Amino acid sequence: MLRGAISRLGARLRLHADPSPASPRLRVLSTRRGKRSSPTLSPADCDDEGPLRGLFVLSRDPECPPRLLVVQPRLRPGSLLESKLAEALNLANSLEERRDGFYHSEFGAKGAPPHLVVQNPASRGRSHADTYFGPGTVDNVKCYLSATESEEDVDAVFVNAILSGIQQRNLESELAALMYMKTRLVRVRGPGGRLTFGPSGEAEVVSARGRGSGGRGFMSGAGETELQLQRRRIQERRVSLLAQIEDVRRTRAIQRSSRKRHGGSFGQELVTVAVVGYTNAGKSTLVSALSEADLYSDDRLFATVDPRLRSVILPSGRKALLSDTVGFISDLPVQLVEAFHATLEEVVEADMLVHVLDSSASNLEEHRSTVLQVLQQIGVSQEKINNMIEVWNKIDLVDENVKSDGIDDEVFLTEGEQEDDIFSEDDAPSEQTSFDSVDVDDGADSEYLSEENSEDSNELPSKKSFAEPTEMGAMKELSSKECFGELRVLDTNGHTFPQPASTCHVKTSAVTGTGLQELLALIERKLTEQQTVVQRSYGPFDRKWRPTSMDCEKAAEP
Ligand SMILES: Nc1nc2c(ncn2[C@@H]2O[C@H](COP(=O)(O)OP(=O)(O)OP(=O)(O)O)[C@@H](O)[C@H]2O)c(=O)[nH]1
Ligand SMILES: [Mg+2]
Repeated sequence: MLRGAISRLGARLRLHADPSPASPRLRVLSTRRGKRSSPTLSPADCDDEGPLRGLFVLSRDPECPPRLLVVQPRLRPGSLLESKLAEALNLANSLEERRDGFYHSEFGAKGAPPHLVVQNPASRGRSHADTYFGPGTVDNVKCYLSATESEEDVDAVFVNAILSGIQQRNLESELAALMYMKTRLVRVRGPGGRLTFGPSGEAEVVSARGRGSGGRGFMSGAGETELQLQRRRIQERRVSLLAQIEDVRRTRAIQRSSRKRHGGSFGQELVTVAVVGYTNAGKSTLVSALSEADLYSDDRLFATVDPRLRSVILPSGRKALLSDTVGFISDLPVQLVEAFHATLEEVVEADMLVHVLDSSASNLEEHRSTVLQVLQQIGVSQEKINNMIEVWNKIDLVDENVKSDGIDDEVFLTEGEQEDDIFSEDDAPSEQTSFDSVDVDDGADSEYLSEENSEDSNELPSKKSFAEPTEMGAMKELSSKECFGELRVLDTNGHTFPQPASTCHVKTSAVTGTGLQELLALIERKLTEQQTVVQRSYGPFDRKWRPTSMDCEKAAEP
């Protein structure tokens, strides 16, 4: 399910090649922005034997992970371009099926996938209604794809921008035409009316596999148009995935109710704290460090695909459950929210949320907004969001000199936003640059919190021995206004909502152990506060009356 998410995030363009040389197949698939129907599912995910599970981009070589060509529109400043490109490359590299809890290849050993940095038409409000990019850029991508050295490698094209359905469709056609010509995949009606593969004749694209291409209970292919075939496969895949989601939902509901039976929300023994955040922020590493568990963590995006619960001992000795969740990512298509619901019900049901941010990320503020937006989308109450603890993790990576100046006014250019001085000419040729050659803006990108210690830092007893927290790990409460100014988050329906009015911050390093005690103490304090509020809200008649010690003394008086 999540692989599907990955394969379409930002990328709205995918080419599928049949691994079987005997029946070469090339597919161009599209998704539509903002529709809640089924296009998350791809017909190419189905096979004669039934739908393939999980892997949405098929590799030409079934033994190897699929290879993507990343097309990254240029962004300003350079640091933003760098982080967006790094995210896209990481995402492309992360497309690999996890087997037996492990990935097939070492992530660190993988080289960067092929990529092109191209001009950004949106930056000047000149994105082309038909193909998003201008003709020069499309030609460049075509050139790259038809180059001999890239021919064998690329299974799909990943455009790291939001394309409309029409733009995607047109781009697909352009690139697909090229690939069809290269591999002669188009099935054509020859002079005798016979269907055959070939470069000449009256072209009629029919089932890529032809007769017997995997229908349930009937033969399909000839006679079934490409569109019908795609629709049927999408429908089959959708039904299968929805069944899987329902299974996950049922299992989690049973687990939750069993947890509640053994001690549940507020005031009882076991509370659940969901750890949420942008992908790769360090959630799993942090949960592992806090609970002394060994959760899978990796530099790849979406290392965690299933929420995991780990128990942790709070400073008072009280036990709580930490739920490590799937990471969020920007430009999450609306239709994926449905898929996220099952895995993120844990978040909606949790007693409290901890939001982990990668403090070394240059676009920290964008990550923050994305997470808040997704939380809203999956139905987390505003009250819970307001009460969320914000953790700035990876503090060990932060160069303080760079970060101390406050948040940069850099702008993340999305579709519709423009920055006039970015490009000189639209679609100048030869836009390919290497990732290494991208300018890195080392300027201050994010505001940093003051290092002042709070009164309750460092002194709380803990059952674990973490590395001594430094002053960097000090806890401080700041209003979001102080930290970020008046910010509002825009959801996909165009509604805005305010950022939490007051957010508590703690800086941590899950690797060195900095700030972990403070975080545990803060979790406990927040839980106690919440519990008090809940108890108060019962009112005088909801609580059992118990005699106070004064009452007892009075009663004992003769
Ligand atoms: N230097 C440093 N690296 C960290 C820290 N926390 C996590 N990392 C590294 O960041 C990478 C991502 O960590 P994960 O714990 O997998 O991140 P995640 O948020 O769970 O990611 P997803 O499951 O993909 O959403 C790993 O390589 C970690 O070793 C930290 O405090 N400091
Ligand atoms: Mg994780």
